[in-house]
Amino acid sequence: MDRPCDAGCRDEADLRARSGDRQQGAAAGVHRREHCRGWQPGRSLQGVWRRLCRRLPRSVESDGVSQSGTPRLALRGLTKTFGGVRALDCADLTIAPGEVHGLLGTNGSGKSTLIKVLSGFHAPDAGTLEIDGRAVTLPMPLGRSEAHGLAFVHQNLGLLPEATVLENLIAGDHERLNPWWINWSKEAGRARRLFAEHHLALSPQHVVADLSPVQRAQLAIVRAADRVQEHRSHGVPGTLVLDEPTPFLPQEDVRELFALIRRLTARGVSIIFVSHDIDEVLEVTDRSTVLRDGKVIGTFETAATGRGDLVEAIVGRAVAADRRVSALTPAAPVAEVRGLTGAILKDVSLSVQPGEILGLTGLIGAGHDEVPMLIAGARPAVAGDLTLNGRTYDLGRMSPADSIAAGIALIPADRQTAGIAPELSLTENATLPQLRGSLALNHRRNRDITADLMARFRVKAASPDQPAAELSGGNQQKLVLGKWLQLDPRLVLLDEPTQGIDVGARQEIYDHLLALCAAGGAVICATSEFEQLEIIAHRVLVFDRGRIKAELKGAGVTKAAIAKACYEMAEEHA
Ligand SMILES: Nc1ncnc2c1ncn2[C@@H]1O[C@H](COP(=O)(O)OP(=O)(O)OP(=O)(O)O)[C@@H](O)[C@H]1O
Repeated sequence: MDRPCDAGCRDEADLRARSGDRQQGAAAGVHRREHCRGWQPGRSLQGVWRRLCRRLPRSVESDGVSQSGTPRLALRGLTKTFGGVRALDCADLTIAPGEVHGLLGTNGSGKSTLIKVLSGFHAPDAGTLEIDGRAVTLPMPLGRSEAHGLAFVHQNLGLLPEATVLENLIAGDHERLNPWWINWSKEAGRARRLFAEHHLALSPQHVVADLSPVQRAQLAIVRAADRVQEHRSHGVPGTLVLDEPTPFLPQEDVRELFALIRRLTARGVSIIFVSHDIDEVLEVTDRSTVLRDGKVIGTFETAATGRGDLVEAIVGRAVAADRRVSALTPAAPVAEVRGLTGAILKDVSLSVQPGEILGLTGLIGAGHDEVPMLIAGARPAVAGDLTLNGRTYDLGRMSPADSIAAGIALIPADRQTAGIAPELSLTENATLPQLRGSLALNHRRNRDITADLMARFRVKAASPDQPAAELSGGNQQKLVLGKWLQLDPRLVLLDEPTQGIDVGARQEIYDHLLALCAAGGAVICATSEFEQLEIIAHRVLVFDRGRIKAELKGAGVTKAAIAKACYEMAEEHA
């Protein structure tokens, strides 16, 4: 796609396309070339038009498009550099009223940096922001974004688990509430009306820790949406930024979230949807902007874009999603687990042979994700034993150090708290597992190990001395994988290994796992991503309520078959 010209003519085409006027949108697209050569129709009128719009009452039609044609939000020429890394390079983003706009890109392409500029966390080096046609000075002071109709839901949702739904709903709502005197019954009534409006089965009195994952996501989204309602800021509905809100949610729950998103956009709220899940992006967005190395590659209208086009725009090349494994010749197991009991698991037995990738899956709460933690001793098992390479271990006594010594590597799902040491440098993180009691540090060796890891796993960072906290989320995940896989473990235990990893880098991670298997290692991978299992698992065990309920093998490992097995069990309980 063309890079936009300075006059922002791509915005014109985009907005027209968004407003349903495809012919005009296409005409604007064609006219773009003329425009970029210097002919800029209407540009001189822009200022007058904007001033006029400011005086007119803003209204939003049922499809969410402002009658004025002014974008809800327009970022232009956004540039941000960290040391030697240019995280954003003259990036433009235009969001129409009432649209769901995907923000996509490879790991480290600048998505979070852009969002952090919007929230006031980062000061950009250059760039302008307009909201509903009004210039907003950057950097935005921290805490001012709500007043400009911007609210954010980050991946961790930002909820207090021990507090009630109502306490979470009103926490930090300084604009509306007097913190010294809160009328709780009035607030509870308001909360009930809000939940009823959005068809949410939430009760103000429930404790957040007791909610299901989708209910927690719903609460975070509805809380953010409540803060950017039109009467709050400057008379129009605001913009919600959803930063990967769906990881690990089963398909049914994702659909519920999308229904909530659509109800919000029907009221004119705009949504910026950050995701690495192309299928979700195609399902829920109206348009998407793709970033690569901080630059905008293009803005795509979803209805006119195929999966392959989007993947190619993100990665820069086509990526096949075919099954990568073929049948194995049966062999004696390299690892055998018997009678594993602990957390929700009850008497689970399984085995994995050399060269095999065994997938574990189930709906949320099924227990499949407990298996890696319990085998590696990261959580205490009540009972069970493991035979690995002919040696038997009591899993009730297994410690993480024992499991590392036995040749086991655990890659946990929660990279922030269990995967990396955020304040330590890349080098310190990369070489931690190799310390193993040695007191002397060989700095040159450690630097070599880190350089090798960064090259093999394509970890994008300014330098090996950079704190891991400064890496993008996906690069942190690659660091964790590299840190453990470089030890050539015999058994790799993975829990949601590709969370936050872009669609291209996933293939590279699969390559590493397949190489490990080709060298005689084995992999146990717990994930709720059925597509991932279809691509890389030789066999899949489907869990339900802490027990193995189904097994799929070879050609039977398909996304559809796994989904069917999971949901049939859920229906049996309903
Ligand atoms: N505080 C920081 N200090 C130094 N470098 C940073 C900082 N924040 C981001 N970067 C760098 O800027 C680049 C863009 O990072 P950003 O987090 O915006 O990427 P992203 O597109 O959100 O990636 P991901 O999909 O992996 O989350 C990366 O190279 C990252 O290492």
